[in-house]
Amino acid sequence: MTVDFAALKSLRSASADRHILDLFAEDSDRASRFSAMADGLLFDYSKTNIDEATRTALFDLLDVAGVPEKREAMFSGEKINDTEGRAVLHTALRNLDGGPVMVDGKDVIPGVRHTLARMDDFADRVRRGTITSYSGVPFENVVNIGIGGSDLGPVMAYEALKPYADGPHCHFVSNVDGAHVHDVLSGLNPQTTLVIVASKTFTTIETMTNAQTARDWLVKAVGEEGISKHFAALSTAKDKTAAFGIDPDLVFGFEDWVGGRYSVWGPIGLSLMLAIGPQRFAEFLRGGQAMDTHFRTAEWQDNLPVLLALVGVWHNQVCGYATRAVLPYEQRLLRLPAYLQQLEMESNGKRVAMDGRALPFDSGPVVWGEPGTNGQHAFYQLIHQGTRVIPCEFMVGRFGHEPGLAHQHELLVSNCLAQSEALLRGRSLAEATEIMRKKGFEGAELKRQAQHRVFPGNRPSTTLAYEKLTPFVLGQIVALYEHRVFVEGVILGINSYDQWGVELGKELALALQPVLAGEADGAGKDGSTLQLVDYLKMNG
Ligand SMILES: O=P(O)(O)OC[C@H]1O[C@](O)(CO)[C@@H](O)[C@@H]1O
Repeated sequence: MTVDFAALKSLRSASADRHILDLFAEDSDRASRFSAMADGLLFDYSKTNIDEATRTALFDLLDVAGVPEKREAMFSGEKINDTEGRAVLHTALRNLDGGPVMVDGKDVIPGVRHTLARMDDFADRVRRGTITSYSGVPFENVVNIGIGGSDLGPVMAYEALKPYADGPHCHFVSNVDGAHVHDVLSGLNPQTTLVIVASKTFTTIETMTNAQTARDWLVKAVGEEGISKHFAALSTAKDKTAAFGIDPDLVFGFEDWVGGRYSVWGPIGLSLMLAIGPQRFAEFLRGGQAMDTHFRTAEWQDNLPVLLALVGVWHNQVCGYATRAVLPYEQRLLRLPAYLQQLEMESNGKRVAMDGRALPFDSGPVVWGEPGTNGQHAFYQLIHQGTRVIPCEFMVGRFGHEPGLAHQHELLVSNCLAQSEALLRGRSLAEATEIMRKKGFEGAELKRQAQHRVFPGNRPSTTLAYEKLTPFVLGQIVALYEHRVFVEGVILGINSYDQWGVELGKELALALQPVLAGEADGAGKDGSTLQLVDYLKMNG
């Protein structure tokens, strides 16, 4: 059933002028009543303008949209991706000790565990040096070639878990820009490099082009006969990996019920597993699995994915804030915003509902961000004093991994907390005037200078706090966001699991390549595209 935001919009209008600080003044227990905890992860959404009545109205959406039924439909393998006729079962990849999950009458779990065991064995042997390069030496470097979900998940997680990485060094090539593959390969010794071609479909032009470049690079060093030792593939398309010449023993397959942006939990996570080892990779899976259990069993008011989703819907569809910033105060989460951009925007950037009718409200928000404190010295100016409201999602850990630098960690945490406090509290004109008066300003110049130093405040933010960024905690965070996307998608009534919006550009690029090469004319192209072709073509 289509949800209706009318009740929420009236609540919004009635409270539009209210300051979030008033909510704290009215309720001394607000912080804990508007927070929830899941296996050590604390989500605090008290610094938003959501009150009891709003929260109740938001909870009502869940039943109207059928979240409980659809959640069970997803976990039990129903084909909820109905524009592609597929189940959505990334949760099966981290189902380490649950029961069977049936797709088309077949339990998929034995296959998942078999592939995981093969990955474990392969990673273990590469790490111990018993699987070697063609010349018989251990692999020191791994290059993952993939794009989108076949890149962002592993690279994000590899960066996040660097303190746990004691295996070969991992490198990631994604862009079809030759600069990327060139710059990565030119720093490496082909004799000790394992190349992983990560592509669900094994047809993505960027990945296949980069894979061919890497192949040529390896052939020069190890010869055609050495190639099979230096390549592995992660894909659903075994016929295509075979056609590329990859040894079937080094192909790790998965099924079409794992979407690209949800695939880091399985074979696509192989580079991460090689880096941190199978045991820590299992901890990552356990974190995801713990979040699955929490999502399926926790009451709405305690349910982190549900709460994140409802805060998101409140800010985006009800308040009309078009973007949200993800601001991890954790340098190693530097790729998390990019990862979440794909996860959230490819999933919920849809213009029509399941039934094909135009959405009567906005689709998912624009997601962006950077780690703190770097962002503070770049775009936070706009967040604090710009005319648009940007809900901020802070993330911060209690401990870093550098015990000798605890003082730096304290500074990091205080910056994170200071930012959400500043957004909430702001600085009034009276306070700004007083500050400037003390600096010696007076009269009209005092007024003018003070205005520039006003912070409106009353700007919403949430904070996700965790003990330490371990593999388990990263698993929890990633699964938390996956389920948040699911709940938002169900409320909006869209299919979060297809991505037709990326197709048109791909088709046009294929058609433009011969035009750029001078092998086809640009009949039917618009004037701007033709002018740019004319300027950019290399052979003319
Ligand atoms: O793993 P593949 O099949 O190469 O696809 C890569 C990416 O391309 C997309 O299909 C979008 O173009 C993503 O959904 C996916 O993660």
